[in-house]
Amino acid sequence: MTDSTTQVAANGRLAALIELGTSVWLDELGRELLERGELERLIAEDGLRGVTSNPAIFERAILAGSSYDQQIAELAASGLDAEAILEELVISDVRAACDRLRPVYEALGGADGFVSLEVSPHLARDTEGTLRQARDFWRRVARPNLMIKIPGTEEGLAAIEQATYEGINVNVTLLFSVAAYERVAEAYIRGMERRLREGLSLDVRSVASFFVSRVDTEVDRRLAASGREDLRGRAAVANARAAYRSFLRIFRGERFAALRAAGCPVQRPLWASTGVKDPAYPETFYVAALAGPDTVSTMPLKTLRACERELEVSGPTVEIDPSPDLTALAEAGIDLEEVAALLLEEGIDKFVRPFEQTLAGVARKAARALARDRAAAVALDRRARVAAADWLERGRSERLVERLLERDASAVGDPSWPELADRLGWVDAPARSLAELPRLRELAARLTAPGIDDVVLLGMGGSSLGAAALVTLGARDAASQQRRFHVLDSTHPRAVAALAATIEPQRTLLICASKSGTTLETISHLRFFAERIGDPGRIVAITDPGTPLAEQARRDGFAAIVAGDPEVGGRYSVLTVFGLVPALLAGVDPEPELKSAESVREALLADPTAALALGAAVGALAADRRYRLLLPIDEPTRVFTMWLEQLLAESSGKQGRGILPVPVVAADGRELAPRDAVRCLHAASEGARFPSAPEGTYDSPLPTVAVAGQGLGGAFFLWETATAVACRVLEVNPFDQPNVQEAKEATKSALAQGSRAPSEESEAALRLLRSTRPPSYVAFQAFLPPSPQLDRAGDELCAAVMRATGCAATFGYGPRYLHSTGQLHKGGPPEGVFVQLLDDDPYDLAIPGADYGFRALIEAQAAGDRAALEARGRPVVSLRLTGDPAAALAALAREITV
Ligand SMILES: O=P(O)(O)OC[C@H]1O[C@](O)(CO)[C@@H](O)[C@@H]1O
Ligand SMILES: O=C[C@H](O)[C@H](O)COP(=O)(O)O
Repeated sequence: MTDSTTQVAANGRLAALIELGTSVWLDELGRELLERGELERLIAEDGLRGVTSNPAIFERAILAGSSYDQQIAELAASGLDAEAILEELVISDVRAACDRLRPVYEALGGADGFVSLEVSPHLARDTEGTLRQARDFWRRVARPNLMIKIPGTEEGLAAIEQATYEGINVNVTLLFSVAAYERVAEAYIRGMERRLREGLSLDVRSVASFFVSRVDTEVDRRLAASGREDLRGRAAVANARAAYRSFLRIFRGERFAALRAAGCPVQRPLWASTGVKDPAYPETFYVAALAGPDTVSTMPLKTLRACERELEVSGPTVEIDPSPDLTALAEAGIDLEEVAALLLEEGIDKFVRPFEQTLAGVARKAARALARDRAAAVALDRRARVAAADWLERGRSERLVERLLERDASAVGDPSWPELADRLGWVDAPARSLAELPRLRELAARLTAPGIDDVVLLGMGGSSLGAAALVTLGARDAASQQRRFHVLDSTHPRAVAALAATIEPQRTLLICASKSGTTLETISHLRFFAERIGDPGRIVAITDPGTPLAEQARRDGFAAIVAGDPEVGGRYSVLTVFGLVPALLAGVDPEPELKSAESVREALLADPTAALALGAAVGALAADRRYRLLLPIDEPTRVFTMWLEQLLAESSGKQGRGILPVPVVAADGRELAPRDAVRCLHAASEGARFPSAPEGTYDSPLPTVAVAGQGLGGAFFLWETATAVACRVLEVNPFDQPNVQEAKEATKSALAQGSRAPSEESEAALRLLRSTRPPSYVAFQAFLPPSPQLDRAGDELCAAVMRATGCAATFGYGPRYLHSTGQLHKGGPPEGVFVQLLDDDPYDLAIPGADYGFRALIEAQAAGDRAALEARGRPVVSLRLTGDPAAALAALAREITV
């Protein structure tokens, strides 16, 4: 034993503190701290005798920087899920810290030198779960100077007693009230008494972590509100001193006499949360006020450094009588027990949040690391892995993915189902499209040769969403930077007019994309813009062979007719001419995306795990009623999410089952994650174009899937495959859309009768929304002109609803959603609550050759979908907005919040 560990401290200020009986611990841990040698320095210079950690501490350590990335990569490669990886990271650090403090521990005969590791904050109310994890951590860390942190909740008490009895050192955390502290001391004593009775060693150590600064934060806030600021900064210290009085009474008194006589150590009070939160207080405020025998003060590095510089203690401050302060506070109306109850609830939450954040971050890092050499990869957390386990095994033994990619329809359903065996063309689309690319490039060059400034794509659902994603996220070639790309999938007269006003008809190329060649919106748009453009030589049709559109194109002499593959359905068509031709015309060469898709296909044939795990997890969770899949969005990846939304919802949402994609703005996710959701994270590996969104921040313990890869095309292909797998799990046909027709029929009859959706007041919508509770979900259907402002207003409205109701909320434009989530609204889980957002704008545009205009069309579409939903007994309110729609949505969001 060297002097540095037995001596008090080289630093005189800390030496004085230690001399008074306060042991100095560090409330911080992490790889950098360990690797920098900082811990050794603190042991040597400051007399450090312990370390505490918590989920927030590990969040800061693991997510900042890259010091854990190598270990995450290795653990992910060995097949561990994100939660298991996180446990390993934390255990490695705790073990290393235990080893650094081991000499202190030995020198002090096991009385000090501990490192604390907290059980999962999700277990704070679960006695059995806490005990299981305490034993598991104790066994895996395998160091005598480990302490397991267990929350001092009602449920924690039995676990504390039992763990103590089993010889596990316990650090009781989250103590805010004197009464709770006393119960915890009792639990420790009972555990030790059982050991004494059974003749077991009494060399089991425990501390009771009493939180300090958080009490002042809450009480000072209340005092400010009641004008009693004269009492600021007194509550936390008085409360802790009162707990110390209880300590003295219990451990120096009769209650502990027998154990004391048998040589049992006391359970020391540990002052936690010693870092000041109010900058008006000196950094050393709490440490200085709570010095005294048999105590521990655990300090963040910042507080410890401040103590090195300026701590002044000359006597045992912890023994000062707190009664005058407590009386004054009580007279000022401060109920410390009530404050403590609130802080306990908040405290559990304050650890759940960083725990969830860390887990999500680890999942992303794991997926990214795996994708470095695997084209695409998926990482699951434990809950997602447990859900997926059966199908992972079954999928492997059945060769589900391999058979699917070999075009064996029986891999995903009954081959006799209509639209199954004849819709598998997408599985080898990347290779076929690569072969076709030179011809398509030539075509694009010819079509744009006349000098084209604007390329307009008319198409609904799968006939435009994939192309939009390719154009927005693919690599643009410099020469065509000047060519602007527009997608029209709205029938709102203002949206049609706005596009018409933007383009110069003589320098515009029109693409009309429709597999069926009959889609009402697309055909109406074509009629309108064909007339504007005037020259069929600047119109391209992309459609399957023999459709009415192909016929018209031939008849009218369009510049080109590009034939789609009838064996590929609309939402699976992005890597066919439906994605490629608009991309080429807009100046994006899709070759890298086709190659990355092909490499994902190859990789899946060699090892199907990524698609199998993703499909099995989201499918099995949805089958178990966890069907809301949170997809964090930001710009510009929102457009990829729109593509994915159609793929998932229209493929899976039928027969009362399905997956509801819930795009959420990452920064908002924190408060709004519905508890019955699954979170999905996307992460690009370095330098890749794989869609990547900032991580969502979520409160709730959500099963997590993280997806990473090399390129956008790979992301398309991976999700297409995984969606088919998920549909197999849900036992639905991934390739049909049986309920879309219902709204189409109802639209037709609304058009014939000239009917429109009713005009209901916002009160009706608010009533409906306020009465909505999980497991419902809310879908806003906005028959309004799309715009970035409205996108954001929609995001905020959904956030407000999720916050107010706890239900998932989505926002989609009509008629776009009719070709996407509309299938799931009608055919999926019967739990949707629908709010149609309409305006009362008299503005209209005629549709050439039709006896109705765009206004009548969009009104009929809203009325038609409303009728289809009502026929299924779903609640719908059709709300007419006046004035600026974004402002109206913001007002609605505010009203929901109050
Ligand atoms: O390409 P089409 O035939 O115009 O269809 C457009 C969209 O309409 C649907 O058929 C039904 O909503 C989608 O699946 C498809 O992507
Ligand atoms: O280890 C102890 C606690 O987790 C920690 O001190 C809490 O401190 P805080 O209130 O600063 O978050």
